[in-house]
Amino acid sequence: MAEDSSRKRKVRGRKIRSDRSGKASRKAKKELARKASSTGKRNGDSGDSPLEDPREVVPQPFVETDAVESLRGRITGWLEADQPVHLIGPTGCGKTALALSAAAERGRPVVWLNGDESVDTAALVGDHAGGERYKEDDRFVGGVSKQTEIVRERWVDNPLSVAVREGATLVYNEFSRSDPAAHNVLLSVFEEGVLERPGKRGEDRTIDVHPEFRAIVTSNDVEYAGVHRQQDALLDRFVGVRVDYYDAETEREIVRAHVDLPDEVVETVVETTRTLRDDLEVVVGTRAAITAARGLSVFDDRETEDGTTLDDDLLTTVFTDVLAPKVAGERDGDGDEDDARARDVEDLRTSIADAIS
Ligand SMILES: Nc1ncnc2c1ncn2[C@@H]1O[C@H](COP(=O)(O)OP(=O)(O)OP(=O)(O)O)[C@@H](O)[C@H]1O
Repeated sequence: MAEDSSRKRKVRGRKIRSDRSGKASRKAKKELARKASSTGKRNGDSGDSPLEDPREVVPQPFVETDAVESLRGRITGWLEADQPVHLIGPTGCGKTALALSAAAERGRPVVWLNGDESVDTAALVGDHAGGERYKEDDRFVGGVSKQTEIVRERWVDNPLSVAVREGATLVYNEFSRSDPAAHNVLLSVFEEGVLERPGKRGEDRTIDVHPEFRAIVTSNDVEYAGVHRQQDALLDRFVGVRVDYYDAETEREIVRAHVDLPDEVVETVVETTRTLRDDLEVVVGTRAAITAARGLSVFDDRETEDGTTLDDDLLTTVFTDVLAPKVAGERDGDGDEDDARARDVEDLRTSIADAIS
């Protein structure tokens, strides 16, 4: 009916956006199906996964409060302005979830990879995967045949090559954990729109960057400033979007979305998380809140009568378990490491108990 369609046109904002991204996703899916057979994959154990359907990468569950939408809007806005985006923030604040959600919004295929010490240029652009041997049968004179063995080098593209060629959105998580030298190839990608594949011979040694190629990289702010300081020339190419812990309401929504608990318990968990974040020296991210809530969804039922009233002791124990891995860290090798770690955890427990009371 005419009335319906005019009403539809007036719908603004999110609904329109999601309709459009649905269409774009379907297009991307078709593109994926077409390209699947020709794409060299490096799935293996690395967790890296070339060319994902954008609909598949949206984190589940994903909460969209004003704070989340506003940050995501900044990321997608910069991508639209053809700027690579660097998300910088503390551990467990939601950088990866945000990056994947922003990448999915574009409706283009997504390529993501995790940075670590082992990432080198070949892991980004590709490598020779040994030779392919085959025999050719030449029957050049009747009755006489000659067999020639041919060895053809096989090249396998890795995530960056796949992403620049297909115009995907690259999500490069923990980018600052990789050796900066591995990222030299990114400079010409952003500056000249060309990706060099060192090691590849022949004319197709370089790939022209697809106009729809975009990149989002994430860094933990401690590491960003630390050992793996990336080249300034490269960092200058990115805009940096600072991501901090969300507001209390968003954190409550996130915890609620992950764990089925009564509202009062969710509120206590988030309040405790935020108090500990201010009081303790260890990083207490949103992930810690979710893990604590998961623990309470089991222990709270067991240990309290009505299942909703949390006692401080249980809360202290659960948060101590959640945060203990962060304090049981490195020691100077004085031979008494187990005792020292036990003391660290005991000190943590005392600090948590003090903060909660
Ligand atoms: N908007 C959201 N909706 C639902 N869950 C979320 C949202 N944002 C973050 N989370 C959850 O919070 C936790 C931490 O998020 P995420 O892994 O994205 O953080 P991070 O900053 O990338 O962490 P790290 O620095 O350790 O890589 C995850 O369990 C994630 O699912």
